[in-house]
Order: sequence, then C-alpha cells, then structure tokens
Amino acid sequence: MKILVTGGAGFIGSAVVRRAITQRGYTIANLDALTYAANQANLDSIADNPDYSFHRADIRDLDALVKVFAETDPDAVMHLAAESHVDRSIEGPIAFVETNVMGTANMLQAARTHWEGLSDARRDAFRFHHISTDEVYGALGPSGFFTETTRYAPNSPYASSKASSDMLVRAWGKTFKLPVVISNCSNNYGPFQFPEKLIPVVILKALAGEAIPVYGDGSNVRDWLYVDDHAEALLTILERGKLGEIYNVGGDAEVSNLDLVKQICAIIDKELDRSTPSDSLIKFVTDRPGHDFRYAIDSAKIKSELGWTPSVTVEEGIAETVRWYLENREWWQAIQARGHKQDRIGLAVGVKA
Ligand SMILES: Cc1cn([C@H]2C[C@H](O)[C@@H](COP(=O)(O)OP(=O)(O)O[C@H]3O[C@H](CO)[C@@H](O)[C@H](O)[C@H]3O)O2)c(=O)[nH]c1=O
Repeated sequence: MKILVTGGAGFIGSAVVRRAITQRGYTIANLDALTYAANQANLDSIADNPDYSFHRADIRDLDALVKVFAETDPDAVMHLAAESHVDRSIEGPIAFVETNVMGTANMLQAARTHWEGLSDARRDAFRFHHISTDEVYGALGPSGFFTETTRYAPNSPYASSKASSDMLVRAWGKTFKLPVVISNCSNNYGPFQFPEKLIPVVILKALAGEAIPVYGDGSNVRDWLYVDDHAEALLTILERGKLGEIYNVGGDAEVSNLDLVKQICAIIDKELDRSTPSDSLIKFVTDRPGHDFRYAIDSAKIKSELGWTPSVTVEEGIAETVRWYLENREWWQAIQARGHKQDRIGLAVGVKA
C-alpha cells in the first residue's frame, strides 16, 4: 500500500511514518511544509529507505497538493498536518484557520480529484483518514467521558479549527462519497515531541534548573497516550476501520497536570541522582484563557471493534520519555539553537520571567 502522510515530519506523523515502514512495509510519501515544529531529524532512521519519499508542500496550496498526488499516486491518505498548539492559537488564531480548516479543505479536494480518477478496484479500497483531537468535544467536569457521539463544543481557536476540519471531512464523505474515516485522540507524549508541549517543557526546564510553569493551580486533567500506541491505533483504523466512522483513541491514563509534573520531576531526580528535588522549581503561573478543565476519552469502540488497546502505562511511558530526552540532548539542543525557547508561549500567557 502507498500512503500519502501529511505532517509526517511532526511528532505524531513521524511516529506513524517510522512504524508504517518498519512494521508494515508500506510505501510512504511524506508531504510536509516543514514549519517550526516539523523536524526531518525525526525521520533519520528511515530517511534512506527506498519505501520513503519526502515532498515539501504546504496544505494551504491546492496546486502544490494536486502535483504531489500526481507524483505519488497514493492508495490512501493519512492527514496529520496541522497547527497543533493551543497557546499559539490564542496568540494567533488566523494561522490555525488557514492551515487546519482551509488546508483540510484543500487536501479533501485534491484527494477527491485523485480518487475519482482511480480504477474501480483502487477507488473501492481508497481511504482518507483524518487525524483529529478530543478537544473538539470541549471540556469535562470531574466525571464522564467523551464518546464518538458526544456533541462538538470546542473552546479554543485550535479546537474549533480542528472541529471545523472534522466537519469538512464528514461533508466530503456524505456529498462526494469520498471514503473517509476520522479519529480523535487524547494528549500524546513520547520521544521527538516538540518542546512546547507540557511534558518536554517540564523535562527541559527541570534539566536546566529553571522554573517549571504550571498553569493555574495544576488541577486540570489530561488523558495521556503514548505516541507509538497512537501510531498503532492509526494504522489499525486505516487498515480495518469502517468507512464514515469516527474512532476515539485514548491512553486510559488520566492524570492532573500537577501530579504529572511531580512524577516527571521524581524520575529526573532518580535518573540524575539529584539531592534537591526538581519539584521545588514548580511555579504556578497565570492560567491559559478558556483553559479546558478535563479531557477523558472512552476508547471502547476501537477496542471492541478493531481490537486495539494501549500497551504502555503512563508510568512506563513517562520514564521512557524522560530517558529519551536525557539520551538525545543533541535533538533538542538543535531545536534550541534554532532559536526556539520552550518558555516563549508560557511568557505570552503570563509567566513572570
Ligand atoms: C505548555 C504547558 C501546558 N500546561 C498545561 C495546559 C494543559 O492543561 C496541559 C497540557 O498542555 P499542552 O501540552 O499544551 O496540551 P493541550 O493543550 O492539552 O493540547 C494537546 O492535546 C490535544 C489532545 O487533547 C491535542 O489536540 C493538541 O494538539 C495538544 O497540544 O498542561 C502547563 O500547565 N504548563 C505549560 O507550560
């Protein structure tokens, strides 16, 4: 199978690309604009594989997409390219609409034209898999779970742009009969995550001995999904998911932000044999505007219908992730050398330097 993956140089996309090549033997065309969070180094392990090709293109550019479809002639699309960081969407929402909404509409149009030109057998087998987020469902209180039928109620510009993109995918499926499937996942973590998200921010701040910014009182809850478990879920959905369906993918690992930060600090203290506890670096900072209190996702459908289940516990996954950042300093130091400061967004929402 030839799969066109968008956003394959990103954190989740690169995990999908590596797994699709090494564990499935698929041919992968990676379409990526290489914006700030993308990193070709995430793909070093497969870059020379004859089953891998890279195509630099921006999903905001429909003509460029049409060319990549013609060059790569895919049997399926996995659409992961997106602006993904909630804080950035608060700072600059329009870019999120342009990439996540217009970019998805362009991908759907290019995929539709390609799909309509395929032979009957290839048309029947074609899939457009749209990768989305549980944030489309809004925020939960202390109890309850998001299911695939939960009403959409996105709160941030990021979440609403992803909700809009889901609706576009649905519309192309209903109106043009494009064979679509959508998945909505919880918070991913693991190796190669760009140091703007909570877990790498905490690790790098703790290693540097700098203040660890915790928004509000740290009581917000997220459900943590190890990125390789997610990549496996995505390939499973592509291979066996039912057309027109939505699948929720979570890690069964709800943790409050403060507990998670303390857990990471404890692992770092143990790994580095530190005598002063790293959690003394925690600094409670101004809360994110419109901060969703809790995300919790019910993955019963993908478990019962497709047989997928998360295999990594949050304790194992966090320890593995901390060790990866300790052992791969050159990876994140190169990002820092390019000028990205992992507290830039934190400062924007009120961290006092
Ligand atoms: C960066 C940062 C975050 N936080 C808090 C805000 C959130 O409650 C929690 C996790 O924040 P983030 O790592 O930014 O992730 P969050 O806003 O939950 O969104 C993530 O998870 C979503 C899935 O739920 C994805 O769709 C998004 O693309 C992804 O960015 O930690 C802090 O307390 N301090 C921080 O420095």
